[in-house]
Amino acid sequence: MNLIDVKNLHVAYGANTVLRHVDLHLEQGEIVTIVGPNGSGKTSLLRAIIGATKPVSGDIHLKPGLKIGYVPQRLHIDPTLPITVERFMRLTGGVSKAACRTALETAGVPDLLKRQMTKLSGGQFQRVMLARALINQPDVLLLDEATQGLDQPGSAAFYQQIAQVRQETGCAVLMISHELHVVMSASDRVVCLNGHVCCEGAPAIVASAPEYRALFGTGTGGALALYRHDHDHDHTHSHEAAE
Ligand SMILES: Nc1ncnc2c1ncn2[C@@H]1O[C@H](COP(=O)(O)OP(=O)(O)OP(=O)(O)O)[C@@H](O)[C@H]1O
Repeated sequence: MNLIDVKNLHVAYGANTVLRHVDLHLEQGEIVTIVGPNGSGKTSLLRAIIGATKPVSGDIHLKPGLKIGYVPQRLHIDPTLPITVERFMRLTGGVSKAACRTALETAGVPDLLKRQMTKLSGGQFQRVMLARALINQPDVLLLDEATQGLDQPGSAAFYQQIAQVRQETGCAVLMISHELHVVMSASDRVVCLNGHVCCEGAPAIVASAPEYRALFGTGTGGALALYRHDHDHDHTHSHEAAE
């Protein structure tokens, strides 16, 4: 049984239909990346899955009892508001200090508990957001452009952490990214969205699909266009060095 099954989803804001005929599924333990141009409905799709946006029609079926951890696109914390990582992680209540520590360890930042949120680097901040999403030991992590604002080595390191989290916890991951060339090594499957699903499959298949190329080009210098170039040859080490 799939963890998430979306069938024939339509989402609209007033007269503006942003998603039509969208099918999507997520299996146990897989990492699926959604790519698509700005405004193509990626966030709307995730929000429909978590129940924050009501679809016009279609079915969204979640495996009974499914626990979802959500890492939103961006969270602004008032720089004048002093709050430690521990307090931030325990804001929702019912969270033990031990659970915070474990989640921070899994997110790769075991030593941040007493630090001020506003003094964290971008990469540390996103790992704390990841830790917060991991606290309830979710079956699925949903990440909405979680590396926005990070530089490329920072993004690559974050996605490596995601792959490690999947390995350690067995959770599935559904994420939005503009950086397919960075996430490709961590993605089992890619879904290219532009109001509808243009194409999907293994990263290499999507990258060579005419629909994908029509959206992102093959050599125009756009971040996604790099993807083709980078993976015509072998990178056994990190992606960040050459990019
Ligand atoms: N709450 C809302 N009310 C009205 N229109 C909205 C709302 N949220 C999103 N939209 C519109 O729906 C379309 C899809 O937006 P969405 O945020 O889902 O796209 P996206 O692919 O995630 O974009 P981006 O890559 O820029 O984050 C856009 O045209 C956007 O302006």
